[in-house]
Order: sequence, then structure tokens, then C-alpha cells
Amino acid sequence: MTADDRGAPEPAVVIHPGKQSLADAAAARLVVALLDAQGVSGEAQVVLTGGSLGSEIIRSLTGVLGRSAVDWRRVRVWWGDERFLPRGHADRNDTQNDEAGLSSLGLDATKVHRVPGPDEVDTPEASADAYAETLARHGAAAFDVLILGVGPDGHVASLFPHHDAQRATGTPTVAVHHSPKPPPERVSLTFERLAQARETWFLVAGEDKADAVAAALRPGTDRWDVPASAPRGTEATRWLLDTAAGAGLS
Ligand SMILES: O=C1O[C@H](COP(=O)(O)O)[C@@H](O)[C@H](O)[C@H]1O
Repeated sequence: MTADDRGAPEPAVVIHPGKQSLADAAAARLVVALLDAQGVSGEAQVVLTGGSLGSEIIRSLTGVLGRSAVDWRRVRVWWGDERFLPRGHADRNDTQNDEAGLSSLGLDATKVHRVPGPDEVDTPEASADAYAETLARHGAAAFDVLILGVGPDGHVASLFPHHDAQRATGTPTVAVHHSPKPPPERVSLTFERLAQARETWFLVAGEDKADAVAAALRPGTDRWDVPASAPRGTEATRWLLDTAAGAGLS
């Protein structure tokens, strides 16, 4: 079944003049989405991403926006993918988010769910299994906001073009070996779990991403070729771009 079969709305595209304005606008949008989610269910669930923009949005949140009405202790935090590296390693997505100021938001540490690394478990498989268990324990509900970056090759989370990890079904997480982008070992949410989000946001900046963005948004693109073409939020899918990343769109 595709996202369209489930009645997911078509993606909406918003183009911002530059990377910073994109990050600031996405942070403002996130504050509103978290407030709405807390208003409805008491707790908001957000999935973060690494990469340049994934951390830039955190940096924006720690400014004026971070001192908003959001009760950060009632925000549950996940990651869409993680590099299988020890906690604190500079190349881990969560480390990049930490360095951007994640901890200064006032989150409840017991609600910040990091993907285990080789300092905690032996293999990416064990890490993926442990993360799946944590998701089952705390994350049965759909994510409120799923934030995704996109690589120049069209990868999303750690699901790469023509890579076996895309095929994982019946599980929320998958171990990724031989990633074409270093580091080679990773853990990712699967397409099935990425589909369980109310709002899915792609944050993309830079001219090196323009072709991937255009391909992902072209009707009929196969996710095997361009994984970023697949994830859709059940209520909204937003492509938040800067001018350079949107240059290939008509
Ligand atoms: O490897 C990864 O890449 C993507 C995109 O990163 P970017 O720096 O090109 O924006 C990122 O979203 C993902 O979390 C990460 O593991």
C-alpha cells in the first residue's frame, strides 16, 4: 500500500530565501506543531535528524523560539536514523543536535530516546532491536512531527538508493551495513515506521540537493531509486526548501 492509497495529502512545498531563514521558519513551525500536539494529547512526539539543517533548527529553537510556551518536559524525542558510533562521537546525529543546544531546551532526559551505539550493544542489529523495543514501549502512537533531511543521492534517514535496508518490512527499525555515505554502519527507521507520522517535514538546503528534491517530488518516482519520494505524513507532508534546493522544481 502506498501513502497515496492511505489518503495522505499531496506534499506541500515552501521555498525560503536562504538556509538560515528556512531553519528559523521550520523552528517556528515546530513550536506551533508541538503546542498543538500537547494541546490534544498532553505529550508531543518529534523525530529529529542529523545533518546540517537538522541541527540548525535546534539552534534556532534555543533562541527566542525555545523560550516559547512549549512545555519541553512533555516532548518525547526520537531520531529517524543514527550512525552506529559510540555515544558522544562527533559524527553521531544526536551529538550534532546536542552541540546545537538540544539539552538547553529543558527536555526530560528520560524522554530523549537515543539509538544505542557500539559502547552499549555489539552490533547494529542489536541496536535496531533495542530501539524497536523502546519504540514499542513509549512510541505506540504516531509521531506528531517527523523531520527528515535528504542527501544529494535522494537518501532519507539511512535508507539509501538501491540498498537492501529499504526492503525491511514487519519491523520499525533496520540495521544498515555498507552505507554508501560514511560511516558504513547505521540504524534507521524503516519505511513502514516512517509512514507513521502525522506531519512529515523534509528540510533541504543547497544546490547539490536540487536534483534529488525534483526527483522525489516527481510523480511516479520509485522509492528504490529515490527513497525520499516515499515518506508521507498522514495529515501533512511539507518540503521546506531554500531557493537553491528548490531550483529544479517548475
Ligand atoms: O547521513 C545522513 O544524511 C542525511 C542528510 O544530511 P545532510 O547533512 O546532507 O543534510 C541526514 O538527514 C541523516 O540523518 C544522516 O544520517
